[in-house]
Amino acid sequence: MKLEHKDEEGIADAAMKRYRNGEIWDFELEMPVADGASGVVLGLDGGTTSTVCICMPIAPFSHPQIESLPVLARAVAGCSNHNSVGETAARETLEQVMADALSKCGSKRSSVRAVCLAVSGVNHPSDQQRILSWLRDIFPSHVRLYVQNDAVAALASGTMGKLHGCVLIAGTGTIAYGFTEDGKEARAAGAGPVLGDWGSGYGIAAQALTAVVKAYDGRGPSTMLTSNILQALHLSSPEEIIGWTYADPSWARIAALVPVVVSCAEAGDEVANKILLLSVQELASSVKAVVERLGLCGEDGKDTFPLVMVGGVLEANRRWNIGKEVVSCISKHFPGVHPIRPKVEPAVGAAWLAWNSFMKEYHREICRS
Ligand SMILES: Nc1ncnc2c1ncn2[C@@H]1O[C@H](COP(=O)(O)OP(=O)(O)OP(=O)(O)O)[C@@H](O)[C@H]1O
Repeated sequence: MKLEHKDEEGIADAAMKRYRNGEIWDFELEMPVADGASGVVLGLDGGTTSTVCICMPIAPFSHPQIESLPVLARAVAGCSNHNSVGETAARETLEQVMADALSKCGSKRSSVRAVCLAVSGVNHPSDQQRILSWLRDIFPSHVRLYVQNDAVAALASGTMGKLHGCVLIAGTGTIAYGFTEDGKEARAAGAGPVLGDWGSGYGIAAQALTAVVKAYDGRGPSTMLTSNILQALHLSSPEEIIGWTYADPSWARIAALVPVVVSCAEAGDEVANKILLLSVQELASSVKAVVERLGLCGEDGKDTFPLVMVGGVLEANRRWNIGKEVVSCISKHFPGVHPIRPKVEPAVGAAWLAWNSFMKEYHREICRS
């Protein structure tokens, strides 16, 4: 399927209308825009491990396709998930990373026209409202502000800033998130390992560790996972796994064992193979739930829709390719699924979202005036 980008073309037309007397003109400030840096958007991808901020120009230059917008600056900071670090620390991190990105490209805060903040831990309109009010303290009222769950930036990174289709993220955690063209949204999974995200890296690795302990106790079949996980963790007995787990139960540390599970499955281990097959079913069922709730597949189930696939667990391997298996499972239900591996990072997706949303509103204003 060729993705339709009619919207982007429409936006591009609007952007071209911004030229007056051969100059790029800022109608809001009623002055010419001297260069790209004088009108910028910020896109932020705020995760549990790090926060990335991308600064892009508003000016469409001579190639107003969204993919050709240059990244003026990229800044990185630590965790900005308010559930993990608390509101004050999350807010400080966000302010700092935006200030760093602006200073790296010599832009001032006053040149910011729109900000899209896609941050993990935004699960409810009240989270969105709270973060919007922090941003409002930083930016004046003419700056457009958009706050989304971080999965939304990942979707936008595969659809050129357009919110349509479904994204499946499978890294340390997992979530499926989708939008219809008219703005309805739905999500599945993403509630964390306690609440059954078995398709995540953490879910896969936790099941593998459990299988090792069960095999040792005599509660489960013996498995190659035992020797391979012990070797990977530099431990000498399955009993030591208990201490290893309690020493630091952080999700990413556990999830890092997924490649060991994959290599055992590739070497023919049945226990590892079953764990990966279950993860494929879990990931596919998250996507299926979102697609069905939003009707992305149409009434006959055959409509084309983009499925953006993001995260280390969906990486290709020698033989066991979780991402490919998930797509093959989904395409049995929805033959119109169009898998996309984004070529840009989610923070760029967030910046594209900010740019798109800004241009849409701008276009509306130009049409009204
Ligand atoms: N080749 C591979 N095959 C399968 N899984 C892999 C591979 N390489 C890394 N992983 C797993 O991918 C996960 C990390 O992926 P990623 O870096 O996308 O996640 P993250 O950003 O830490 O987490 P999240 O997206 O939940 O914030 C880990 O579980 C890791 O074990």
